[in-house]
Amino acid sequence: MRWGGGIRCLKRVLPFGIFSLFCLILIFLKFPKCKEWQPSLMHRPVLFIGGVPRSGTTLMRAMLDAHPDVRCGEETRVIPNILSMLMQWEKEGHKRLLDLAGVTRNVLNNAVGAFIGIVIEQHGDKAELLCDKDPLALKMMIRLSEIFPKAKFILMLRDGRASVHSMIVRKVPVTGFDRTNKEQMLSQWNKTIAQMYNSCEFLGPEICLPVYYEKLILSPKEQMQKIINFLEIDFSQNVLEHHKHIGDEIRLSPREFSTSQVKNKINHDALDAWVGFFPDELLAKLDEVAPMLTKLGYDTKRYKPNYENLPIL
Ligand SMILES: Nc1ncnc2c1ncn2[C@@H]1O[C@H](COP(=O)(O)OS(=O)(=O)O)[C@@H](OP(=O)(O)O)[C@H]1O
Repeated sequence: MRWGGGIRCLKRVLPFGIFSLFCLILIFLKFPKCKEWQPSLMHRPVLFIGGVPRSGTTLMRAMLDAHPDVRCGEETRVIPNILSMLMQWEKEGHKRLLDLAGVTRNVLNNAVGAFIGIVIEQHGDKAELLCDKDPLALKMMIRLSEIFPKAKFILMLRDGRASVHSMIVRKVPVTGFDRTNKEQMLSQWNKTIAQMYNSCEFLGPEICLPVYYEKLILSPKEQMQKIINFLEIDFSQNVLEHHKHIGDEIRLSPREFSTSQVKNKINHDALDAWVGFFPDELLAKLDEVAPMLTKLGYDTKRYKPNYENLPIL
């Protein structure tokens, strides 16, 4: 009796099922874009590159942009902006109001994640691995990792004396850095890199890879191999010849401060351009003003450091 009823029901439903399947096939044939449907970037691997500004992040992303399977592109600027807004929204006081209105952490993660995902996807070409290079976004690396559970991060490390020298002589405006005060700049470098480096350590080596700018310049092949292994993609010789792919795979914005330098082949010009730039009194108290230098293995005692001896992280 029960079987008979089941079969009768199946006979009624089956034509609708077949009809719906037929419609779906038609839709996929008529609209080929439906076949390219991909889950949101929040559920796919994505790469974030950052660091203290002037740490070689543009070079890093250009080398990866030269890889046929990777696309980073220009700085979006809106990604660090929306992340700072997120931090504002969640400040005490605001947070209680939002919770009461049902605008929970999860709702905000999904909304901000959708925004960031769309910006990354739609501001450039499609690629197997999409990436974003907005140096200061890595200050919010732990939250980004919560929003994008499959994300990986490359944190560029550079001698703070070189980054500060670069910001001052190239007149690069960066929020929080006062270009009229070298000591404040070094101290701000210290604060920013400490926050990023601690977050990177917290996420662990599978998720966040610190890369020394100096090592990238001195031994690009070895460093790129390490980065490629971390990203779990195939090696491509293109990454070592990024200058040959400018304007092609690598788009550069005329408004970015690094554009004129990144067009060139990898070179050693910027390694110790800062030597002689800081007053002796400031150099004498470096370990107090910027203790992260020593923590990261930079020699604060020598007039001109030897970057060949940086530690393996
Ligand atoms: N091809 C090549 N070879 C060697 N070094 C290079 C290359 N391209 C960029 N750079 C150096 O990277 C420094 C700029 O860092 P960023 O790109 O992180 O700056 S920014 O935050 O995006 O403005 C900047 O350092 P400074 O020269 O000290 O200013 C660049 O010289």
